[in-house]
Amino acid sequence: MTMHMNTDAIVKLDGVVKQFGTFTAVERVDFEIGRGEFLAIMGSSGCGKTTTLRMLAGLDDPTEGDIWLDGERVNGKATWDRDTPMVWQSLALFPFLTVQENVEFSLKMRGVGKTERIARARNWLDKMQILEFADRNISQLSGGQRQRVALARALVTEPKILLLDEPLSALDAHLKVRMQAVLSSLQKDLGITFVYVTHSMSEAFSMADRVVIMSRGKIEQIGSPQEIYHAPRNRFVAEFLGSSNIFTGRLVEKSGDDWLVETVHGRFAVTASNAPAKSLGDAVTFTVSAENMHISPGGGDTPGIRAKVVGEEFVGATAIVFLETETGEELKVQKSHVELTSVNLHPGSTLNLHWESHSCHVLPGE
Ligand SMILES: Nc1ncnc2c1ncn2[C@@H]1O[C@H](COP(=O)(O)OP(=O)(O)OP(=O)(O)O)[C@@H](O)[C@H]1O
Repeated sequence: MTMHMNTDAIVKLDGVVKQFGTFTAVERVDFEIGRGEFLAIMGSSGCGKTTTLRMLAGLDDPTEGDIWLDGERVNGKATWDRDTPMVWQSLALFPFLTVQENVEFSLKMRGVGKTERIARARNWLDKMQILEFADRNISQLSGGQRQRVALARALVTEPKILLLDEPLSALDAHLKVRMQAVLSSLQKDLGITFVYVTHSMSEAFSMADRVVIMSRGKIEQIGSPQEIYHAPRNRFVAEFLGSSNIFTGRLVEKSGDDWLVETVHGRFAVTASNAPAKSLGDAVTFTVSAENMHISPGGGDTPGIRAKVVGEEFVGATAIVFLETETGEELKVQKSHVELTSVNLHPGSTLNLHWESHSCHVLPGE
């Protein structure tokens, strides 16, 4: 695990474990979140994202380990005594209160007087551009407007940390992108630390300063979106991102960073920059991203791996072509439509795939 030490951490999880009965939902997690950082937590379903967030919110208590918020150990501290409001996918707005009353609610609970409450609530409704709906009932709002009310309600107490659990997943695609922009600029303008759980890679990678990838209660990798995208640590992360081809083999020749790796598909040159130390005979797993694969029509003596086209998926200006090798592995190639029309591409046709040795990334955690 890459441990990012932040001198100005606002959140620190130190050996945090969460068990439900005999089931371990979170296994000894250690990480820090910097003040003002936007941290996204991603991972497969059931990997412990929400549990981690709930422990930060004080809705669940860790079985082991310590949670520190702004220099204070908060284990056992009730959720209402913490400065960590949470925004949910379901929003949990009060349907019987108006927009303004919803936003005023947490101030009222904290004993803030009426005049100040109204002023602060209206200020946040204005910031979220929903002041005109202040007197409406929640049921009279659109999904995006409700989302803004939920944000205003969470932010009105001016917390240092905002916890968000899939806040945009109920919105349609168009609104999602708009709300992403709202959240991003809000977070940067206010300098509030965001901890954001999501299933969506595009949300995490477009908004977060750093992303945590979890699987089965463990952290697989923490890093900036660029680091994770370009240098996944292990097979889990590479597969989770889904944009690379993964090859395994043995190191058969080595001269500095220039490695030769023997796989079932043949021997490949791998430029192993930033790779861990390996000796001849060691197992090596490397990735080549789908967009760095080159294709040429199959047949003849063209170098590379021969594979058969099994499917194609349009992704905007590009397409991902799925292929199967003679040994049954699935490979993928992402190319512009123009490039794809230059080869004879149809289901069942055979292509040759090759790549540059410097396009290879050796997975250090394998
Ligand atoms: N109160 C509970 N009692 C027992 N098991 C629980 C409880 N809460 C969560 N779990 C289990 O802990 C694991 C982690 O759950 P969690 O909600 O944190 O996952 P998640 O990563 O947020 O998943 P999803 O993406 O599906 O929301 C799951 O296997 C879940 O079934």
